[in-house]
Amino acid sequence: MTAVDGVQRTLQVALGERSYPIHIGTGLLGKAELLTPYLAGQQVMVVTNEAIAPLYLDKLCATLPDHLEVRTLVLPDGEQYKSIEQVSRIWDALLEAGFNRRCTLVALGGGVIGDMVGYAAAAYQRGVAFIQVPTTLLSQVDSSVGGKTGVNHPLGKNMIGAFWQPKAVLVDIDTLTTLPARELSAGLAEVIKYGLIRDTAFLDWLEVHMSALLAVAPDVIADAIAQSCQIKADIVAEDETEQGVRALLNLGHTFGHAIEAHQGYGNWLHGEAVGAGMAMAATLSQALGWISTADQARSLALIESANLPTHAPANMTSDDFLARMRLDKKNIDARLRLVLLESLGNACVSDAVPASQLKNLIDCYPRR
Ligand SMILES: NC(=O)c1ccc[n+]([C@@H]2O[C@H](COP(=O)([O-])OP(=O)(O)OC[C@H]3O[C@@H](n4cnc5c(N)ncnc54)[C@H](O)[C@@H]3O)[C@@H](O)[C@H]2O)c1
Ligand SMILES: O=C(O)C(=O)C[C@@H](O)[C@H](O)[C@H](O)COP(=O)(O)O
Ligand SMILES: [Zn+2]
Repeated sequence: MTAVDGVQRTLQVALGERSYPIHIGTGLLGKAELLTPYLAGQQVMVVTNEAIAPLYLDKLCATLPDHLEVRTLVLPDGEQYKSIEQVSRIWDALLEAGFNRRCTLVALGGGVIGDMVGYAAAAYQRGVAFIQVPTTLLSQVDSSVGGKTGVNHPLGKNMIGAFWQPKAVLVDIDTLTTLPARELSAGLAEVIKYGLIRDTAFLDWLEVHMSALLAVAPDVIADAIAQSCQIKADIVAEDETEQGVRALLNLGHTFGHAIEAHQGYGNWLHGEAVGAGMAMAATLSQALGWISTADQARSLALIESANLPTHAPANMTSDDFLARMRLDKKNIDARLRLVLLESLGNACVSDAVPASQLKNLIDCYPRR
C-alpha cells in the first residue's frame, strides 16, 4: 500500500529520466495529489469522447485545482475516429486556447483516446507532457503503458505515430463498473497475451480466476491489471522502441490488425481481433511442431473462456490476410515476421515460416 488513500498499487516504468508511475486503485479520479505533480504548468487540456464525457469528465475536472487553466475537448467515440483528422482537432483546440510548451494533455478514455492524445502531445510544439487516465480494461492493462501513440491509416493499423511516454498513468478501477461486457472481454485478450508470451503461472491464475474477472470482482481485477502492467513495464524498460523483445507484445496482432483493417475499423474490436489472432498464432505454432496439441487447445480454451472469438472472419481469404500482413510494421525488407509460441509462456519472433505453410494454415483455419 502507498501513502495515498485508494491507491492499492504503484508500479514504476523504469526509463531513466522518462520513468513514470502507474497508480492502480479505487476512487483515483478524485485524487488531485495523483495528477498535479505531473502537470508541466498551469495549462491543462482534458481530452475524452462522447461516451465517456457524461460518465467521468466532470469528476476528473473537479479534481483539478482552481488556479489551473483547464480546457476540455470531447471527440467522437469509436475506432473509426482514431484518425489524423481527430488528432488535428486536438492541435486546433490547443492553438485556439493559446496553449504553450508547458501545457499538459490528459487522456481520459480507452486506447483510442490514449493513443491519439499521446500522439497529439508528441507532436504539439515538438512535444508536450501528457497523462494517461485509462477507463477500459484494455487501456488499463496495455495501451496506457509504454508510450506507443498514433492513429490508424485506411491501409493499416497504427501506421502513423510516435513513441512518446506519459508522465503518469492513473488506473481507477471504479471506471470498469460502467464498461460493457464486450469491451471487458476485449481487454482480457491483452491480459491473456501476457500469460502466453511470458508467464505460465499467470496463465494458471487466469484459468482459475476467469469467472471473477468477467464479474469484475475488484480485488481480482486489480491483481490482473497489476500483473499485466508489471509484465509490460518490464518489457518496455528493456526495449522502449521495439528493437527486440518488445515485439513479443505483438502476439496475435499481425493476424489481428489484418482483421481489424479488413473488416473496417470498429467492427471487430481490437481485443477480439487479438483473441482470434492469438488463436491463429497458437495453431500455427502447433502446426510447426513447437507447442503440443494440448497446449494449443489450452490456449484456445482460455481465449474462449473470456468470451473472445478464436475463429477468423468468414469473409477473409488467405490472400486478404497476407496482403494486410505484408504491411505489418515488424517486417524487415520483404520478410514477414510473426510472433509465435515456442512453448506456453515463451514467445519468439520468427521470419522462418514458409509462405506456403502460412497460406495453407489460413486457408484451413476455421471461419465464422
Ligand atoms: N498504445 C498501445 O500500446 C496499445 C495497446 C493496445 C491497444 N491499443 C489500441 O487501443 C485501442 C483499443 O482500446 P480500447 O479497447 O480501450 O477501445 P476504445 O478506446 O474504443 O474504448 C472502447 C469503448 O468503451 C467506451 N468506454 C471507455 N471507457 C468506458 C467506461 N469506463 N465505461 C463505459 N464505456 C467506456 C469507449 O467510449 C468505447 O466505445 C485500439 O486502437 C488499439 O490499437 C494501443
Ligand atoms: O506496446 C506494445 O509494444 C504493443 O505491441 C501492445 C499492443 O497490444 C498494441 O496493440 C500496440 O498498439 C500494437 O502496436 P503496433 O506497433 O503493432 O501497432
Ligand atoms: Zn494490442
